Formats: sequence, C-alpha cells, structure tokens
Amino acid sequence: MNILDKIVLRKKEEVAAAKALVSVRDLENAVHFKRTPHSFKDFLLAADRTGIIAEFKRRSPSKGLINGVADVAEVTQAYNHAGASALSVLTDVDFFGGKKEDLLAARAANNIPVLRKDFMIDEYQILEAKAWGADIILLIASILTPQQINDFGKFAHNLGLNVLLEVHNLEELERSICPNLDAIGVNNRNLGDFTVDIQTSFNLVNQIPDEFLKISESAISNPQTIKELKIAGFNGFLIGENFMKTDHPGTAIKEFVAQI
Ligand SMILES: O=C(O)c1ccccc1NCC(=O)[C@H](O)[C@H](O)COP(=O)(O)O
Repeated sequence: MNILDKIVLRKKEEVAAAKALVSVRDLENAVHFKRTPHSFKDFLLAADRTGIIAEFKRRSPSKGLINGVADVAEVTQAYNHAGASALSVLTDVDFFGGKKEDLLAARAANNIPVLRKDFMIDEYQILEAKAWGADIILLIASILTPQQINDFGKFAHNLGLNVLLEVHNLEELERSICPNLDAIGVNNRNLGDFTVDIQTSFNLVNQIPDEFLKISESAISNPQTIKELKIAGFNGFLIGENFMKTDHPGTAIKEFVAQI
C-alpha cells in the first residue's frame, strides 16, 4: 500500500470520528461559516502580492520533521507581511502534524486567503473548511473520481469557497477538469514515490486552459525558478519546506521575495 492509500484510509476513519463528534448543524453555526471568503484570484493577481502561497508545514511523509517549534500565527503573519498572496495550512494530524487549531490561528491573524491543505474525500470536510475560516479547498485528482471532483467543486462554490485542483500528469488533468474549479495546481512531487521534478510544471502549463489560475506546487527553493515559472505562465507558487525548514521561516520568505 503506498502512502496516499494509507493517508486516505486513515482520513476515512478521521472523518467518521469527526462526524460523530460535531454535527453539520454545529459546523453551520460556527462564526466563520457566515463570513464571505476572499477571492483567491484577486489576491493571486494583485500587483502588490508575489503569487506565493506560503505553507505552514510541520512535518511530511517525505521529509519527516521539518519544524517542530514554529508558531502558526507568528509565521503566517510574517508570510503575509512578506507579500504572500495566500497561506496554506495543513490540517492533517497523523501525517503532517497539522490541526484545525492551526487553521483557526492563521485565520485569526491574517486577512488574506487561507487554503485548508488536507486530503478531501467527503463533503463534510468542505463544511469544516468553511467553519474554520478557510477560503480555498484542495481537491487532489489522484485520490478522487471525476464525479467527486465535480460534485465537491460545486459544493464548495455554493459555500463561496475557492477550489484548487491538484494534478501531477496530463492524464489526471484531462480526466479531472470541470467548470467547478478556480485554479489548477501542478504538483512537482510524485506522491507515490516522493521524487520531485520542477519540469513537471513546465511540461503541463500549456495544457491548462487559460480560464483557470495556474499554480506550481512543491520543491520550489530557488527565486530564479519563480521567474521561469512566471514566464511559462504560472500565476501562483506553493512553497512549504523551503521556508519551514529554517529557524525563521518569516525571515526566509522575506529574503526569498527580495530576489524574485
Ligand atoms: O510533502 C510530502 O511529503 C507529501 C507527501 C504525500 C502527500 C502530500 C505531500 N505534500 C503535500 C504538498 O503538496 C506540499 O506540502 C506542498 O506542495 C509544498 O511542497 P514543498 O514546498 O515541497 O514543501
């Protein structure tokens, strides 16, 4: 069984446990449920923003522990002040060391879009995302059917949430594309074997229809790469480990942004 299969299996148990604990009505009554989410597009294309989607990531299956001490409010505020267009906050507990409270803290400390970074397999998680103050949800093509992507995208849009579809190859892109999406992210990391290759983004960018925002995800560590990805047509750049592996992620992003 590969890591994605393990994550999805565990996620099913996690979602079942959450449903038993918190009702849909409780989620709908949460304070954030009534807020109007930020437009991902507005912030990604804003002239005074960088296009960087800066991720708060404590650990990962590929790297193990990345940062065990960072404070989510402090780091995400620093990301925001450095010009991040959006924040990505992992809420997966078992594999990434994230939690709901991280998303709530990032939301409370910032007024820019926040992506709930998790493995969405059930509409209930989209309601959670809205209740916890997220603006964007992630749909990963390799773990969902085209029907699920369409239905989850529609469900999220009906809640005013933005939808980022993640693909890793042309086959995933072609089978998953549907109108209920805002952005398409090309993951440079193969989630089956963890190999990374930025060329994956360059190979796929022209296959993504221009009506969608184009995001390059993972393994970005060089400011020069951002310049090349922009020229190729990307609007956004999801970066986690490169900042989080340092003692001061807020300083790391500032120095990175000065070079793009
Ligand atoms: O990062 C992993 O090891 C990983 C393993 C299995 C599924 C997903 C995984 N990562 C999720 C991501 O998409 C990244 O956190 C994100 O793109 C940022 O990547 P990076 O800049 O390389 O930290």
